[in-house]
Amino acid sequence: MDILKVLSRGTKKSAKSSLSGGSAVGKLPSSGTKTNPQLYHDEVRGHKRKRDVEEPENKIPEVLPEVDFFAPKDVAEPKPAKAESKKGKRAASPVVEAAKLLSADECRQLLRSHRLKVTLLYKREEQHKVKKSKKKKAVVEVKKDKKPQLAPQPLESFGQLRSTYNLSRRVAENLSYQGYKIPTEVQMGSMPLLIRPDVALSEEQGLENGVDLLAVAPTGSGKTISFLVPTINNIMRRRAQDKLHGIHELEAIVIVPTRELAYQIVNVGNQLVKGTGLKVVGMRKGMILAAESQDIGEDSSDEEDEKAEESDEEDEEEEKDAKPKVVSKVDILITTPLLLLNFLTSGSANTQKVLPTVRNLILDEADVLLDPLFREQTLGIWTACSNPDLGLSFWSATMGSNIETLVTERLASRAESLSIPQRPLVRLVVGLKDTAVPNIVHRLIYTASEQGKLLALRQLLRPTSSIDSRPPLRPPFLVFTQTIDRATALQEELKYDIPLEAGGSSRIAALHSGLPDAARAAIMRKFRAGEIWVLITTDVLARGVDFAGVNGVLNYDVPGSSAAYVHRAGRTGRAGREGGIAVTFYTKEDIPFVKTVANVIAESEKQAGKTGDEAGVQKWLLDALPNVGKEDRKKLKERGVESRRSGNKAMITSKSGYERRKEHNRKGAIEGSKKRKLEVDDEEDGAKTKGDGEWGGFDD
Ligand SMILES: Nc1ncnc2c1ncn2[C@@H]1O[C@H](COP(=O)(O)OP(=O)(O)OP(=O)(O)O)[C@@H](O)[C@H]1O
Repeated sequence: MDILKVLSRGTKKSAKSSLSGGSAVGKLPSSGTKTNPQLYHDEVRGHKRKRDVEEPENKIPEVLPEVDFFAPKDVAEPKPAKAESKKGKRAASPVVEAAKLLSADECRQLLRSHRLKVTLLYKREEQHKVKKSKKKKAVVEVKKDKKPQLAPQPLESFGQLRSTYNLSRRVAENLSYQGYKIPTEVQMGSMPLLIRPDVALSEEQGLENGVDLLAVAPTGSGKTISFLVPTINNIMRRRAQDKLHGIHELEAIVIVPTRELAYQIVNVGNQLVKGTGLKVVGMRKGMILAAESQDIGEDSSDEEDEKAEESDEEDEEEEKDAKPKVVSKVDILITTPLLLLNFLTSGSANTQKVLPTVRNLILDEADVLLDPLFREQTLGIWTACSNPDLGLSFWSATMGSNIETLVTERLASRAESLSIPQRPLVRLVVGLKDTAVPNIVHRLIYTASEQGKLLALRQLLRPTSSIDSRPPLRPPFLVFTQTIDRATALQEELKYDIPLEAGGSSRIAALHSGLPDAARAAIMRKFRAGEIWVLITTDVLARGVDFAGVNGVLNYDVPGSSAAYVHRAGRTGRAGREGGIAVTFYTKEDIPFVKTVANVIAESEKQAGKTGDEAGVQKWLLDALPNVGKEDRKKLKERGVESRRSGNKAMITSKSGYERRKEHNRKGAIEGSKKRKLEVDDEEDGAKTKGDGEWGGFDD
């Protein structure tokens, strides 16, 4: 069965065909089936939930439906209630439940059952208490070696956000329109803490004015709304208290590592601020924010950023006639570190503008933002946020202890340099830190050589052997390569693998940072729309990007670290969707490094309760693979597998050396004849252009 041809039957190109048995649909993320966003809920206290047993099998339809790869949630957008829709009003307010707080024991039990661990990493000593009694000091002092566990009120339902935490009605309605039924674990643990710390932590002294938060939660577990909803609500509450209606002031910044993620968050933010009067804006090149010492000019249009990704092509055009745009109407800014830092440091040398109105700084994918790659830029922005009431939060699915230490130290030194009391720091961990989501299948495939990878990929696309009972990789899927060159080469190699009747080469694309912004945005749009089926990319799409219906991820080249594996694999199985698959190829050269990946897989499978044949990494393999030394780990993280960076091994091609040489000679002959013709023309014109633009030929 050719899955690519079968899929084409579901598209508009040929919608009539049917597939007997419909086995191509099955239980896949793209079939838009029921999601189960809570990953770790014990149904009965103390008993591990079996995700597979619980959910009734999806009925396999007889006829393959129209392809809707990115079919979102299982719930349609609620329609306005009849009475109100007539008046043109929005309806569907979430059900408000009576305020009810759980006892400390109940909180602990619920948190445990959802694998939520909340730890107090820092709390300021309360001097007056220390003076009065030495015993009291013991209560508030946080010893270095033993961090106390906290038991904040968990959010059991979204309705509680109104009743217990006084969330703005408008924001609650906007959230309700997203169709989410139950909060995910990270939402349970973080939203009460960030919206009303005085309520969520009423049992704790000294935390009622808010905490800084380090949140480590699985990929696709809804961290975006976990930080956006409290941020929006806190801005609205502050403005209501100060009777500042109808104003705009930059109060929150979300830093993310890539522009794709920035636009995605702008779009989610725009859904959540509808009707609140707040503006969520994505930072762009040449944009000037109303910062201190900066005049506020004419504001940008109200419609700007409504659909951030869609407006890219026009922006490119606008950027060309680069008249800097002063943006005064922005309340929440989403940016990559460099874009904002460029603005902050533009102007006279050695000066940096400050952002005194910012009260909320959010680092999404914090571990990568604080990694040496982005560290300086991120810390530059952090320093520019000079408001003494600044609240910080750090979010990721992976967070090394070095990042935690860095955060702790920076928070302490900031407080000291501004002579302000340091805010308490709390860490929230969902499940086991630094592991992949438990609801996806992992496969580690040995391909021996680079050539073997191409064969294995084709075999995955079109399994020929009936003995291979493993599920094929079904479009849409993402393919990760180590370098940009390899991504483009793989696209070239695969573009004729998709049958013409299924859309041919238009179904496959490569996205990487070497492409212009508009091209990147266009590819993203097409992939989301289901027009592109195979998207080959580098680590630029490994983090944060949410494609609800991606069925699989292929690590064509081994990822550079365990964290990179967790994030790449996490592009499938979003919001608890079952059926996603993460495949990793490895060659002889990768053997010294691959145990890093194997360990993550083994740990994730242990969490999911998969053993024996069910497991993607067998115990014998784990034992056989060599441990990865510290030096090798570092090298791999910084440069990837060295031999894949240049020379023959960096190429991806199914052609033999003989064929490549032949092609090289043929192209050389064509170019040579073109050159000779040019030279003749130039001589005739009296202007010889020897040397310039000479073709250098292919490396063989
Ligand atoms: N409570 C919920 N119920 C169902 N779906 C949800 C819920 N909250 C968020 N989602 C959906 O889950 C998906 C993943 O959310 P999001 O992108 O915020 O994940 P994330 O935790 O930031 O992932 P990553 O670590 O990869 O960045 C989104 O499509 C979002 O709409």
